[in-house]
Amino acid sequence: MIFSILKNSPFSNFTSFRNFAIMFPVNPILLLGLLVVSYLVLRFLYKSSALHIIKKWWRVIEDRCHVHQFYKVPQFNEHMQENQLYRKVSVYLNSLASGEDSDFANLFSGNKSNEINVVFDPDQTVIDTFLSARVRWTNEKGVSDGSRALVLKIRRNDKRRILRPYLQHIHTVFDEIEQRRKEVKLYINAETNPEKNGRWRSVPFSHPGTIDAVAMQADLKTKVKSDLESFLKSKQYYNRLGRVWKRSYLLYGPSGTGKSSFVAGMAKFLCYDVYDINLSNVVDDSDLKMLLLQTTNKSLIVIEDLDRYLAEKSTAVSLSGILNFMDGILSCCGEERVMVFTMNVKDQIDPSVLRPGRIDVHVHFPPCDFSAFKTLANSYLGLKEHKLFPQVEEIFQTGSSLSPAEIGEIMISNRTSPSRALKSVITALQTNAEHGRAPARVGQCLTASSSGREELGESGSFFSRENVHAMKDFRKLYGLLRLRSGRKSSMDLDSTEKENSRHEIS
Ligand SMILES: Nc1ncnc2c1ncn2[C@@H]1O[C@H](COP(=O)(O)OP(=O)(O)OP(=O)(O)O)[C@@H](O)[C@H]1O
Ligand SMILES: [Mg+2]
Repeated sequence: MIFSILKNSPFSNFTSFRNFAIMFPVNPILLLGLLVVSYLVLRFLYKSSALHIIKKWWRVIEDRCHVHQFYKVPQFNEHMQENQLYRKVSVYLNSLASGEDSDFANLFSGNKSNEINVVFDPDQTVIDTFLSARVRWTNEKGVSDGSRALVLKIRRNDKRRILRPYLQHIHTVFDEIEQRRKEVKLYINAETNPEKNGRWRSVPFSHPGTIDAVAMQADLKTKVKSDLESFLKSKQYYNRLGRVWKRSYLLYGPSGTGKSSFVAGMAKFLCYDVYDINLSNVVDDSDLKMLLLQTTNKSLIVIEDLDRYLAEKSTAVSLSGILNFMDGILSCCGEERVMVFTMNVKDQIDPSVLRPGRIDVHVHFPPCDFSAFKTLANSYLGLKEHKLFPQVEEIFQTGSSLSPAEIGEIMISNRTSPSRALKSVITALQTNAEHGRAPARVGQCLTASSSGREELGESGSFFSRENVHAMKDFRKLYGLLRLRSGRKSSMDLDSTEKENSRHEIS
C-alpha cells in the first residue's frame, strides 16, 4: 500500500519531484529549520516527562469514557481490629513492579540483608493489570482518624469478569510472599513436663543446608523438587479426594549419605517449619497424637532413624501408634503437612509401615559413587576436573566407596591443597577396598505413587516398586541401567535381594 501511495505521489520520479519543487518552491533553509525543530521536539519528548504527561492525560480522557465501580478496603473494621484483607492487598500492591512507577513511594530495607521493599505512599495510585483489564488502587488516608483504606477502581464492564478471580489472585500472591518471608523454625519435643503448656520448644531454623548442596543425581533432585512443588499446589485435589493434604517421604541409606541434610534442604525449599520428633521423649501413643495435634499447617514433621526405634523398641510408642501417626488421621484440623522419615535400612521394617499412603515417596541415599564424588570435589574444592580423577573413578569401579560425609570431611581438612585432598580420598578408598567394605550402590531411588508409590532409579525415571527388577550383581545392573536410561526405563535400585519382575510406570 505504501508503495502504491509513493508510486502515485508527486515524488514517484525525479521529474515529478522537480515539477513539484517548481510548483511549490521550498526554501532550503526553512526545510532545514523544520527538520531541526522536529528533532528537538522529539528529543524533548523522549528526554523529558512530556510523554508521561501525555499518557496521563490520555488515561484521564479514557477513564472519562467508562463507568467505574469503587471498592474500599479499610485498614480497620468497626471494632478497630485490623482488616486482614487490607494487609493482604498492601503486601500484594507493594510487590508489584508498577508500585515503583507510582509518583511517590517509600523505600524500606527488608528482612534479608540486601532486600529493599517499595511501599507506596498515601494518596498514591498504583495501576495493575489482570486478565487484560486495567484496575487502579489508591491509598487513601482518613482525615478524622488517620486510618487508611485502599480503594479499588474497576471498570463496570470488567467487574463481573475479573473481580472475584482478581481478589483470589491477590490471596494467592500474598500467601506465596508470606511463605517466602517467613522465618522457618525448628521445633523439638521436650520431655513431658505437666507444669508447662505445650510440648514443642522452638528455635530459629538456621541450618545452612539446601537441596542443591546435597550431592546426588541432578535428575533425582529435580524429581523431588517437582514432587514437592506439585504437592504444594494440590490442595483442591486432595480435598476433592477426601484425603488429608499430606505427603510422606522415606529417606533411607547408610550413615553419612546426606539424609538429614536433605531434610533441612526440603524444609528450606518448602519454607515450612520443622517438627523434629524425638521418639525417646514420647511417653505413649496418645502423647504422640498430642504432639501431632500441636503441629501447625505448612510444617515438615520428621522422625529420624525410625528403623532404629522400631528394631530396638527404644520408644514407648507402639507400632500401631506410629501407623496412626503416619496416616495423619489426626491432622483433621490442619493441612499441608509433609512427613519425613529417615532410616539406614528398610529391609527389616514391617511392611505396614512402608505401605503406599503411609510412605508416598522413597528416596535412596547410596554411598558415594564417582558422579557424587565429582559434585563434592566441585563444591568442597572448587575442582571441575583434575588429573587424579581417572584414578579415583577406577577405584570406584572396583566397588570401593565411602560415604559423602567421609569424603566431605577429607576434602574439608585438605581444602588448601586439592591434590593432597584427592590423594587422601584415593588412599581412603583403597584402604576401604582392602578391608572389603560393601560396594557402593549406584543410583538413588525416589518412590512415589498415585495408588501406590513410584521409584526413581539412576536414569531418573519413576517406577512402580511392584514391577521393577532387583539385581544381585551391581555391575550388571549399572550397565543395564545405562542401556535402559536411553529409553526411559529403569530398575528399582533399593533392593538387591529380590528378583521379582517389575516394570516402569512412567
Ligand atoms: N550427599 C551429600 N552431599 C553433600 N554433603 C553430604 C552428603 N552426604 C553427607 N554430606 C555431609 O556429611 C555430613 C553428614 O550428613 P548427614 O547428617 O546429612 O547424613 P545422614 O545420612 O543423615 O547420616 P545419619 O544416617 O548418620 O544420620 C553433613 O555435614 C553433610 O554436609
Ligand atoms: Mg541423619
